[in-house]
Amino acid sequence: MPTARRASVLRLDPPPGPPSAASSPASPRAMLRPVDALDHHFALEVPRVFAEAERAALVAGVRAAQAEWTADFGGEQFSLGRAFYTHLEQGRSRVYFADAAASDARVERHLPGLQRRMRELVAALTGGLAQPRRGFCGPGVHIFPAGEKVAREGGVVHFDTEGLSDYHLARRLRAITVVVMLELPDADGGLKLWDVLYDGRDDPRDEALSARSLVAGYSPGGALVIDSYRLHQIQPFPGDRDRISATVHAAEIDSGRWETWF
Ligand SMILES: O=C(O)CCC(=O)C(=O)O
Ligand SMILES: [Fe+2]
Repeated sequence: MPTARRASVLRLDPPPGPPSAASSPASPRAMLRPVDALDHHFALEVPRVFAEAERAALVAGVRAAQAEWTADFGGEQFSLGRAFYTHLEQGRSRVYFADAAASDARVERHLPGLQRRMRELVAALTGGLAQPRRGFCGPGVHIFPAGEKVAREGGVVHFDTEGLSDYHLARRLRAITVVVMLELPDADGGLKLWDVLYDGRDDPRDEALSARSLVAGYSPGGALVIDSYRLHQIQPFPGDRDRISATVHAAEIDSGRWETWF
């Protein structure tokens, strides 16, 4: 389903701050939400979510936690904290839910404050409340190793609809994915975005791939925000450096109330 949106990435600079007292009640929150720019752009870019020293410390924390990474798809990719979609696709959803509290504890132990910062970013982008989704794992980290399958071939072309309830999906209620790049590969590794939104089928139609598209680039410590219903794919990347990113999914459950998970 093509959309009338511009094939562009909107850069939010300065980055959105916490919802301020000025945003209510005189001015309707709905008019101030950066997230609504996703109706007109393929993605939002938020520079400098983490300052360089914070970014470097987070990467060091991810590396130090290597013994506690979760391997997915036979070691094609890893995570710190569990991701819902990888467990669903591998028939391991029970492990995901059974380990949710421990997953959050692992992320917090190695990357103190990361989950909070990711939720604060969702709050700033939405002007709303960003709460943990009960029973799910909170924000976590993806590690795509240099030279592995995603590096060589790119990721799977997909929508981020797997974690959304049927209720949410049927109404196309707002849902976003926020990815903060902690460690950029030597080159490339951006996110390809198509002018294609979820049309009720998990797998894109063949013709979707010929729709117009763009590759959004990441900056170290910066984020891309996409509509979870938009078709996207991690691009291949060369070199010896792993691609390490922090991810949170968020769904607007009630007006101004968002649930977050990984
Ligand atoms: O790392 C990225 O750029 C996007 C990752 C992604 O598509 C996902 O986590 O669903
Ligand atoms: Fe995705």
